[in-house]
Amino acid sequence: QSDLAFDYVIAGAGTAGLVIANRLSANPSISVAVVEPGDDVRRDADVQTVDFLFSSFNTSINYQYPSITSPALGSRNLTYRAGKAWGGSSAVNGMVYIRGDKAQYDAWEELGNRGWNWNALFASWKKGEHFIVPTKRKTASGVTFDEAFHGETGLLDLGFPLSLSNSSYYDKARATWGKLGVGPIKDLNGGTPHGFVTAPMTLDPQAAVREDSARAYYTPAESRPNLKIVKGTVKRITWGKDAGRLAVADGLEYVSPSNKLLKIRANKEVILSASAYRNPLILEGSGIGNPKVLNKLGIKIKVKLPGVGESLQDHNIVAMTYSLKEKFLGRIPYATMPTAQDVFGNNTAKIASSSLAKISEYAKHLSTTFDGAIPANAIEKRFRIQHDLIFKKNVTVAELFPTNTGDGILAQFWTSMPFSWGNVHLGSKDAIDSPIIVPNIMATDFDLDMLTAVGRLSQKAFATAPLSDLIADNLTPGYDTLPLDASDDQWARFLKGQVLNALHVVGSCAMLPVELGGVVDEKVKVHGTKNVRVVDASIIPSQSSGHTMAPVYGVAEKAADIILDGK
Ligand SMILES: Cc1cc2nc3c(=O)[nH]c(=O)nc-3n(C[C@H](O)[C@H](O)[C@H](O)COP(=O)(O)OP(=O)(O)OC[C@H]3O[C@@H](n4cnc5c(N)ncnc54)[C@H](O)[C@@H]3O)c2cc1C
Repeated sequence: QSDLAFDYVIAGAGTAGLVIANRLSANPSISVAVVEPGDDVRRDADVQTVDFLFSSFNTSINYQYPSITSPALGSRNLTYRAGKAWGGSSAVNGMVYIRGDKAQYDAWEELGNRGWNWNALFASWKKGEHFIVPTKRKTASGVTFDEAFHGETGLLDLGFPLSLSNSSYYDKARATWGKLGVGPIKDLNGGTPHGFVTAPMTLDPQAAVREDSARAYYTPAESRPNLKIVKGTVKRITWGKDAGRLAVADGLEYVSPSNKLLKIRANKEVILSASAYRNPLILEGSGIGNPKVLNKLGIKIKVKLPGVGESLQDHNIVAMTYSLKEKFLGRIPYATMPTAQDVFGNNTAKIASSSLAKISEYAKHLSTTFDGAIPANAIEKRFRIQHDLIFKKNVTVAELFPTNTGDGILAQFWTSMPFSWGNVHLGSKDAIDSPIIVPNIMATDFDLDMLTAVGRLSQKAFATAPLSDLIADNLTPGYDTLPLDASDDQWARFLKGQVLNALHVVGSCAMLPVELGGVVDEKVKVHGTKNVRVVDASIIPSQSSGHTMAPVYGVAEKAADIILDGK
């Protein structure tokens, strides 16, 4: 296999990688290879099922990366998970498809990425999507939608959960959220998700199976002679002769299943889609990154790019559980997305100004955490844009999403735009499978204030009629530990002991100018290179509300157009 050669070689057949592979190989004169360590799991029952979520946890198709501890969490460390399979994380995730707020995407352009805004991504989402209109039975269980927000002819099936609950949950939750000021909306994917609504999912309701990127984007392309998936783990980019000041990739080096180091040639471009955890490792292994990091690892510097691996951003998630007066069947995927005003109420202006006054301090602290890889003033600029989104543009700041466990309700809530960011780096020259992740979560008082306020809102909802009519008790943490009038200290203790990473990781190869800590430019090309692109969650420069799969699909569709455009 050592003389394999293709026009484009992609690292990772995950959510984004297979979108790119499909779109490029649609032109029969373009040859495409994808190097992927995972297997074809399209027929795997744990992948196909749409009823039992996360059935593939702790199996061989799930990476589990332990993190370094975060000071705010004491000695507790976190586990980051991702899919190791054709389809990547889209084959193992919760399938919920939520794009977020319009202003959050317009901020990408404000950060310096010409052409990356809500309108552009909206066109990409619609192009990619095949929306399946719900049945009458589903609309009777609370499903609403606006067809104008969806695509009809794309490859990715989007529908609604099969076994929606026929209990009174929907009506009661809707009435309670209305009382709490977060009224019902028709569809959360049109750029204004503020409200209470049923979330759509990536599934095929007719076949009753998960729709991951392998099923959506690889299946229709697999008979193409110009597309091949090669099994292996990419270790580094191999370099040809520089073009002036730009580094030129000529292929990828990968470890085969029999542990041989092999090379695959790229006549045109190399594209990294190996996830927000792994792309920084491949770049660093290839000599692209922060000189301080590369020198420590003993790797020769090819392109100096200090932002590689920095500004890893996730959502902060917590769950409480409730027992029910009467158990019921079926899923309750009813998302509530509040704004800062909804969660902070009369305190909103006070919190807005106290956090704004501390933005420079937050940025300085984070820059120190990053060992100066991104200057404080660059982080401050990014933080100010985020602060404006929260308090001036009134985007949604959290999501509350319940699950019917059969025995009761798992009431999850998470905050969307924390100011505590982490990083991910290569630990030693050959450790391509073991990212060193520093989550650094809950490092600002604002993040704790926000999570506390969202937690209080969640607790209040389950204690407010008519939703409370269904609830027997709060099982965890229990009203003894966290009463309805719990103090800030009680909440802080609870949250610091429970908060987890939501597995919505973005930003470690951010699409931004170099001065802001960027790794790729607006053509998704790695700064300082002629033909290395990155396309997946890692290039998303700032978090959106909801979840990250929909953003990744939008990014990948748009990036494919850019790559085909040849610029
Ligand atoms: C358990 C879980 C639940 C989630 N639930 C939801 C949800 O309900 N809704 C939602 O929107 N988002 C959810 N997410 C997040 C979402 O799935 C991800 O953000 C998104 O799928 C990431 O896509 P990606 O293309 O960046 O990476 P991935 O889809 O993870 O693809 C990366 C691919 O690269 C491969 N790879 C890794 N290392 C290498 C290497 N060295 N060489 C070559 N290939 C490599 C991997 O095997 C994988 O196939 C969830 C994530 C997880 C893990």
